[in-house]
Amino acid sequence: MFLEEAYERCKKICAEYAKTFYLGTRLMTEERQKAIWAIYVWCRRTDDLVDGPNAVYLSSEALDRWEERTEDIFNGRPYDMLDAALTDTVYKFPLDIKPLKDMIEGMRLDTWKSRYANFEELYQYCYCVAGTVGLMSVPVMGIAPESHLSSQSIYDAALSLGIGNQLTNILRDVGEDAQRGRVYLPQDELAQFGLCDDDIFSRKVTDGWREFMKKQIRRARFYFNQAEEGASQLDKASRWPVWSCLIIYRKILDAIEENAYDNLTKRAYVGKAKKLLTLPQAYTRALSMSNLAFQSNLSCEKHITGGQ
Ligand SMILES: CC(C)=CCC/C(C)=C/CC/C(C)=C/CC/C(C)=C/[C@@H]1[C@@H](COP(=O)(O)OP(=O)(O)O)[C@]1(C)CC/C=C(\C)CC/C=C(\C)CCC=C(C)C
Ligand SMILES: [Mn+2]
Repeated sequence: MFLEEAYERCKKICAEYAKTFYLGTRLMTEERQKAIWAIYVWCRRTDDLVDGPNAVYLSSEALDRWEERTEDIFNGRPYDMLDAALTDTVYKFPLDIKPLKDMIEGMRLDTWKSRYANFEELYQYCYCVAGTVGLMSVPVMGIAPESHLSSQSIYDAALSLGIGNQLTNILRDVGEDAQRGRVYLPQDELAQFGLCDDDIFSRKVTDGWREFMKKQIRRARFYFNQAEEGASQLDKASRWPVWSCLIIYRKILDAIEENAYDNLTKRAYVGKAKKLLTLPQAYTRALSMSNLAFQSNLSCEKHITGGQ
């Protein structure tokens, strides 16, 4: 009863704060969706420590305490009801604590770092706050028994989806982040296009900015492409939400292009109708591995029978 109530609360939080993710989880088995809600809630609370309404009071001790609490969750000693849901999830699924600790490290980074010298530094940040979400999700979502890829390459694909998502968030939010004095863009690449922080603060969309943005969008798309094959190797029931997530995030990049690369004064937006339209598209993609497996069985049979 207690656990049911705990998961119910996680469900409500996920449904309220992340409608698209929530919708996606509804397609999974009951055990899996509960686990993803518990992970979502832990991620949301971690991010809220540095981004939420009380973030101004955040001390480094508070993050240390959160890390200890996370260790306690993994040691079967939850602190509150929401933690208890994650303790149960950790008991049921082979979740590793490393990505959770790395996410906390990313939040620590965010408390003092507001500039990124190059893409290597930015990648590290994206890994911590978003790549880790991919790594946490795979043990719950499961790998299809008929998958022909190594589990390493599926984890790599999950990591890529997280990186692509975060790069996209960053490109969508450049204007908002600048208002908070933050520039999550590689400084060396800005300079290559003759740009600097002041060009962002002055919010002028110049040809240089547009060219710079084309490069950044190309890179985010590269990570989405990397994620594709792995997404189709997940357990059948988990593929649909992952494909929806991939397609919707890609559409945010399309929306930035449609805004003529003005992400300084406009927020790229994917409307409800467009999001709903992705569902059948994602469903078709989610079926694709079965087709591939079917095709490879056919070609295998052809080989055996000499194509007769
Ligand atoms: C093989 C393969 C492709 C597997 C799929 C693996 C998978 C499910 C990957 C999903 C990756 C994903 C959803 C990443 C989320 C990235 C994200 C939104 C990170 C946000 C970080 C901080 O950014 P910022 O502060 O700039 O953003 P806000 O303005 O505050 O929004 C985060 C906020 C970190 C915290 C992350 C979350 C709260 C989201 C966690 C989501 C899940 C656990 C659900 C994943 C499930 C589905 C169905 C995709
Ligand atoms: Mn945040």
